[in-house]
Amino acid sequence: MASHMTNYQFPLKPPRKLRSCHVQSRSSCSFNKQEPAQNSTGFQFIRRKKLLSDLTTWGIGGPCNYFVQVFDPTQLVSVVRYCNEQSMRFMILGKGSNCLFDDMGFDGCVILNRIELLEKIESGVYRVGSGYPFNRFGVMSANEGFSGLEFAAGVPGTVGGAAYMNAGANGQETAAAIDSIEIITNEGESKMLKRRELTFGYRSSPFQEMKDLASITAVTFRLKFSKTAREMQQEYLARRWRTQPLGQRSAGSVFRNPSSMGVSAAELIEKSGLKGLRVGGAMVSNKHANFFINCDSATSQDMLELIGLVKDAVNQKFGVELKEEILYIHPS
Ligand SMILES: NC(=O)C1=CN([C@@H]2O[C@H](COP(=O)(O)OP(=O)(O)OC[C@H]3O[C@@H](n4cnc5c(N)ncnc54)[C@H](OP(=O)(O)O)[C@@H]3O)[C@@H](O)[C@H]2O)C=CC1
Ligand SMILES: C=C(O[C@H]1[C@H](O)[C@@H](CO)O[C@H](OP(=O)(O)OP(=O)(O)OC[C@H]2O[C@@H](n3ccc(=O)[nH]c3=O)[C@H](O)[C@@H]2O)[C@@H]1NC(C)=O)C(=O)O
Repeated sequence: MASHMTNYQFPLKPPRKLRSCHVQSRSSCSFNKQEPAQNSTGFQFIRRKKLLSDLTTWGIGGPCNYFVQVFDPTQLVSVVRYCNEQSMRFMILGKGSNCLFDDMGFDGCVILNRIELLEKIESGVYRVGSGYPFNRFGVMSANEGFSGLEFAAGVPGTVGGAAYMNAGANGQETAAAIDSIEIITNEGESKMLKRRELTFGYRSSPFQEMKDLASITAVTFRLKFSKTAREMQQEYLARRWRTQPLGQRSAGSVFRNPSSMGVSAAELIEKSGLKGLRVGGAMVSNKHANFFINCDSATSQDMLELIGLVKDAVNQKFGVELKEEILYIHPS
């Protein structure tokens, strides 16, 4: 088992400016103990006290060096500029429902996105802050009789996270409901991008590759009227409760479904006999094999090791290399 810990290479690209592709050994990771220079932003930066385990659905992760919350795009611009001036790495965190932090924490500034504006532009057209809970917006829009985001009920992320990942379920996906997206760049410039300028795919968006992206700040959705939106949503939600371990600490699907195979990652994991497989406090759910549960104070190494074991076992049995949907956030 220990060999997995040292050899396991996380294949996903690092988040902007801050990850490397390999899991680094704990001993080689050292945090800069310098305080930032006099903070010109007027923001309260919390130093080394905020535990990332409190900010993620998995409940895993050590402290971040700096932590700050932003409530509107102007604040976000100020914080991003400040981090750049201080040469401090930063990342934008939504609801932490799709990421795995390390027990070492994060050597940089975690910016918690609390941009929760909600504007009704016209019938079925809403401009929504990227920190707005995706679940809440999906339920509200279906209750108002609009179709497009019924699947969002029960999804624990933010609107920004959903656009970034092109979240989807039940044959729907976020991109199909988007009209335009507002972003800010690393230089603090605001831009508005129209949907037609953007190419999305299964769990992929152009933002994942955008080098100068600091953050998505707002998404404008254009939804279609439908008499059955609410009913559909109830059905989707009931199905979610039936098939997914929603009451437990997970990050949703750990792996993407293999493309063009007509078979899901969950099915391959179940057929490899891995349901219930446990490493420390991390376990493959008995209810849904592509959900890994923090069932007993799992460490990041428990979870990484479990991911590695499952990948190896599925590869050996089916010759399929599963690809992670979740993002591992490298500590330094
Ligand atoms: N279908 C389902 O049942 C489930 C779906 N999900 C989906 O996972 C996603 C997670 O959302 P959330 O919990 O908020 O995300 P997280 O807080 O987990 O953030 C994950 C990554 O997304 C990127 N990100 C998040 N918000 C923004 C933003 N405003 N601008 C730019 N990048 C951003 C960042 O990537 P980087 O570090 O590279 O900047 C971040 O590291 C959603 O799409 C959610 O719908 C999650 C669980 C279950
Ligand atoms: C949870 C997420 O999204 C989910 C989304 O909620 C659901 C519902 O539409 O469809 C995808 O899961 P999924 O492909 O596993 O969908 P499911 O319908 O649950 O299962 C697909 C197939 O796998 C089988 N299955 C499922 C679970 C299991 O333990 N064993 C198994 O064999 C099912 O019987 C079914 O035949 C999304 N995941 C991905 C990676 O595409 C997420 O992205 O985090």
